[in-house]
Amino acid sequence: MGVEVQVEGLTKSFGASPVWSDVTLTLPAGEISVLLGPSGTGKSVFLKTLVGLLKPDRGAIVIDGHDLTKLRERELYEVRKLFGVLFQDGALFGSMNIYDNVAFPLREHTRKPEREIREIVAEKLDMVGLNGAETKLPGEISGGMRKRAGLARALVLDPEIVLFDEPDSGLDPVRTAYLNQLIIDLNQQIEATFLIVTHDINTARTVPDNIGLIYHGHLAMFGPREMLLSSTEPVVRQFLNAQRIGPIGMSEEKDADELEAEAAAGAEPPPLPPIPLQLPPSDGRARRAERAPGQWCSVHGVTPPEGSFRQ
Ligand SMILES: Nc1ncnc2c1ncn2[C@@H]1O[C@H](COP(=O)(O)OP(=O)(O)OP(=O)(O)O)[C@@H](O)[C@H]1O
Repeated sequence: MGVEVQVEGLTKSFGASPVWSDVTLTLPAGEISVLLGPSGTGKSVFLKTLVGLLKPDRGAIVIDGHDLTKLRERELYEVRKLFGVLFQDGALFGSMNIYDNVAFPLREHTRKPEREIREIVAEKLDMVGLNGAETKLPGEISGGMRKRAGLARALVLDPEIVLFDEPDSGLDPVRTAYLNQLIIDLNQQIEATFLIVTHDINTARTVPDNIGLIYHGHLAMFGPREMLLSSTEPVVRQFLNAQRIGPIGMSEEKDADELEAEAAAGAEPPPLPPIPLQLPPSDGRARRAERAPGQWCSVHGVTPPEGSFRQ
């Protein structure tokens, strides 16, 4: 069914270098959420903290009433099985063929006989459209196929939560479109809670139910897709519309002088673009968490940009 993940006041630093602090958000059960943020703001660190690979300084990660940050290593080992993770490069073992890569978590974490493992691996490879690639080595298939293989491996333990670290990195726009459709169809099929870290604005605008933005060491905003896509909050607006005008600079936050110069030059951010429709599942059914287009805006008295929610 997917589980709700409640993150409360989560704070992480490496030595004296803070990454982010006081991150509070709830990933709704079974929904797709996207996490955005400039490079180096700690999105990967956030995913690793969620699965318990990194320990936060403070805060809680609550799933089914259990705070993951308080668990001992043994208990954490069990809880990790709730998660499937698609790492940035697929994180496949280069010397193992695709079949053995996908079977790996089953052999590590379960005592299932090979016959059953074979069935599960075949089912997951089928789900990601990789039937027939079992005997290939990761180096012999394309980047898109490696991502799919990584995804099949993330799914073999039937996770309740699937984390995707930049699934679209290194993929061309067509492969990205296919992968986005696959993510939506899988969410429909396995009903897990999905969190996707991405830099792809088109993905962020059309795939998720919720969007979050990490900026300058904190969570700038997290909420329903329409809330962020209609937001005029400068950082959110700048990032979600991929603009130069706004508080985010080339390598870090712009300083007061730069912002003043921008204002003096009369640099106004362009109007918000129309909010697109969400990408539908390919089986023609409504998305599980589907709300009528424009519902959030109308409930909250927000006028969406002209031309929003058209095909
Ligand atoms: N194990 C670690 N030890 C020390 N510092 C680390 C460690 N892992 C990450 N960092 C630092 O934490 C910061 C955030 O890194 P992270 O990879 O999470 O950023 P990101 O938002 O995912 O970036 P990108 O969008 O470029 O992938 C960086 O400054 C990085 O150098």
